[in-house]
Amino acid sequence: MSQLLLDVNGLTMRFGGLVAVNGVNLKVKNRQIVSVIGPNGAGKTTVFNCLSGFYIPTEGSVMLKNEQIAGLKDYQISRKGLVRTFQHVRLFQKMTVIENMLVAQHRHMNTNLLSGLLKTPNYRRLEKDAMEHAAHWLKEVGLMDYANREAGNLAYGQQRRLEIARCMVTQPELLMLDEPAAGLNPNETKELDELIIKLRDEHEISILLIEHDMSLVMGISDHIYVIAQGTPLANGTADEIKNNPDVIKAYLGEE
Ligand SMILES: Nc1ncnc2c1ncn2[C@@H]1O[C@H](COP(=O)(O)OP(=O)(O)OP(=O)(O)O)[C@@H](O)[C@H]1O
Repeated sequence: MSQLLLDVNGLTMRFGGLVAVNGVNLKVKNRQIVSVIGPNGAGKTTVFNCLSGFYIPTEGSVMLKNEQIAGLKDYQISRKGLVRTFQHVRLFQKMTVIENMLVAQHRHMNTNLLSGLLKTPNYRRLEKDAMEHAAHWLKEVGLMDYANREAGNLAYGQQRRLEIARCMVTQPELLMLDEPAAGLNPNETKELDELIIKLRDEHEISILLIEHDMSLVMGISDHIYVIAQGTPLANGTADEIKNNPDVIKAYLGEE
């Protein structure tokens, strides 16, 4: 039976007098793809920033596997199994693909400077594991042949896939993707679509997605939440959302 992984209640974020997020509720179960959609400026990225520890929410509770994570630092939250990508690619552009993968794991490795300098057996074992994980995920996202290329020289769609691989190497249970299809061509979007489904079906993780590409959202989401002006507007399956008059009005009202 699917278990509740993330349970967000009454999430509110104020910036001075501006209420960017107002009482948002969200649930993500194990092995689910859940999307958050809404017109520009609806508060989607602010929700992500609150969940991932980038902001401390003004109000509300964020439970990850029954544990309160609101107010924790981003690295504490990622160690608990929730990791994210950002709206704009944030790779180390001058490092190689494999170096990007190794750096990502370093924060999760329980080592200290001395064990690194002395190359203790434990340190060597962790290094070997890190290399194996990196190679495994590069294969999974189709980038093994590019391992020694500079990340900045990859095509944009490949950079997006590398970002996902870099998250996966830290073994998350919940992966949050902020507009992963932005700037991708139709072929790259199709590859992304297949990768996200594979992560859920073969790797048994949950994905929380912000995305403006409606065909991607409608095609892959198990559940969709719509927010408008920071406030929850609707939630349901793709069919329920497509036919919801309030949602249609919120989107048409934008033009
Ligand atoms: N750090 C901040 N300080 C002040 N206001 C902010 C801050 N971050 C976001 N906002 C405001 O909060 C509101 C929601 O912004 P947010 O970026 O979360 O929307 P969004 O739904 O992600 O938009 P888009 O789809 O255009 O990326 C906007 O009015 C924005 O200007």
